Amino acid sequence: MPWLSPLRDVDNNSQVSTDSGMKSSAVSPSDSSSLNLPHRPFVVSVEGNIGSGKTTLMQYFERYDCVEAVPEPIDKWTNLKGHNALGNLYMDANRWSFSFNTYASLTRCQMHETKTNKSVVLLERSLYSTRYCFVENSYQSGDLHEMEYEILTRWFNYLVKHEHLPIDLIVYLKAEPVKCYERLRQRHRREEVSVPISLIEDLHRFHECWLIEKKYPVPAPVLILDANLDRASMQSLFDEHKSKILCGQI
Ligand SMILES: Nc1ncnc2c1ncn2[C@@H]1O[C@H](COP(=O)(O)OP(=O)(O)OP(=O)(O)O)[C@@H](O)[C@H]1O
Repeated sequence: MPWLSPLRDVDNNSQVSTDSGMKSSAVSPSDSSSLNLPHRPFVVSVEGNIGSGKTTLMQYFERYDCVEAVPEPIDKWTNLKGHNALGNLYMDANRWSFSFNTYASLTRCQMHETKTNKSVVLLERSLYSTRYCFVENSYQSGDLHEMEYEILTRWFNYLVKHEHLPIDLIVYLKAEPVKCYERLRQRHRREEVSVPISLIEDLHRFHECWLIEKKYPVPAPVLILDANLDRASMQSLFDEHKSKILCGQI
């Protein structure tokens, strides 16, 4: 059961932080047999700012047979019975943050519950970043009313408690906001033309608060990758860390 042995080979010099506020779901093989855990894939959540390179990382690892990559459900967000929830959010965050984040939380749970026979699942973000980065940012920037924030918080607490949403490793693509912004400008997606750099800076702060400063609970060990590098260097970095990211399976 190789996928039940996460992080055994992580040495002290690697950039994995395990100082989490929550119990990590990472277990060693002996733990797994004594706890009689069910077989399930090793679940990696790929976290980072808009334009930090999450899709690029997931595409890189999709070449391995053991990997199921679960991208963000942009199709669902842009076509909700004909409504563009994501487009609405970008157009008027104050009006649409609550609806968007309520729906995003549902679709995040569905991502976590993806059925697969692969032994490693890469999730593009998670229910946790929705709560600790996006909901938190919307509330603190005044786009969520206190009551809406409280409803989203209670939903989140309920889902974390009652749904099975395991994460074994978080890969944090840590990139400077200016770098993310440059990449966004270059790819020129229609929905993103109005994204200001201030939003990217704010989201960066929330990722840092959550994954570096641990001001909010972190559900798994964090592998921090410097995502400011050019494409070729990023690929070398992915290759260097592939054993950790894929739980020693290649
Ligand atoms: N290391 C890199 N150097 C230069 N450009 C990059 C690099 N990595 C990704 N890009 C480009 O930057 C853009 C954003 O990358 P990508 O889509 O992988 O990021 P993302 O984190 O998935 O973004 P989003 O969350 O907005 O989907 C893409 O156009 C991608 O081709």
